[in-house]
Amino acid sequence: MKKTVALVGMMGAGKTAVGKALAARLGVPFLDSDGEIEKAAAMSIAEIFERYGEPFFRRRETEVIARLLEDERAILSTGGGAFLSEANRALISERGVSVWLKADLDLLWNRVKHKSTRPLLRSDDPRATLAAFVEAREPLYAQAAIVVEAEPRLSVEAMAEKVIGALRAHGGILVEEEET
Ligand SMILES: Nc1ncnc2c1ncn2[C@@H]1O[C@H](COP(=O)(O)OP(=O)(O)OP(=O)(O)O)[C@@H](O)[C@H]1O
Ligand SMILES: O=C(O)C1=C[C@@H](O)[C@@H](O)[C@H](O)C1
Ligand SMILES: [Mg+2]
Repeated sequence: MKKTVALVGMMGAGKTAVGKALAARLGVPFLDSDGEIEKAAAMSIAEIFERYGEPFFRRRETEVIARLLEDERAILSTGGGAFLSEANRALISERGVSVWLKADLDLLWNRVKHKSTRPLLRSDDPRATLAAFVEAREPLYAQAAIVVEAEPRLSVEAMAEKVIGALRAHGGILVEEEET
């Protein structure tokens, strides 16, 4: 059984960066739901939120994830909020295997604090907003099939290696098994 591997977790966890490295290592396509939404709308995520609001973005996100999961096996880096929706979790678990890139608040903050590309962090106290997201979301991310801890000292390549190890331990999904 070969399945698409869906990376889930907070903004800044490294889903896009590690996903790209993982796809290159495994020789499978790299898909990114945020990137696909931006491409289809010809607009940045921040602009989509500003013009159409978050509910519109979330509907597009579910459509895009459903479509991307129809493709051949791949690495799918999801947006940080994607795994919060029960419908998205069901789709991902049915057609793929979910991997939570689990990172603590300090690590996440160090990665996102210099960027203004994440509309949900545009608040008076973005670190506190990020902390509230971590607290509220962790129980949902914890429903992923596999958990891989992001460590501050691990490079993107080393994280990709760690994910491959976790996939092997989980039963070889994507990594070793042949098509049946
Ligand atoms: N292991 C790592 N080592 C060093 N830098 C990293 C690592 N993982 C990610 N980064 C950097 O941290 C930043 C955030 O990573 P990335 O965009 O991959 O997060 P994400 O989980 O895709 O976030 P989002 O949910 O907002 O899409 C990027 O600048 C990326 O290059
Ligand atoms: O954590 C989130 O809810 C988000 C994360 C990003 O990947 C984007 O999908 C968007 O900025 C929302
Ligand atoms: Mg990303």
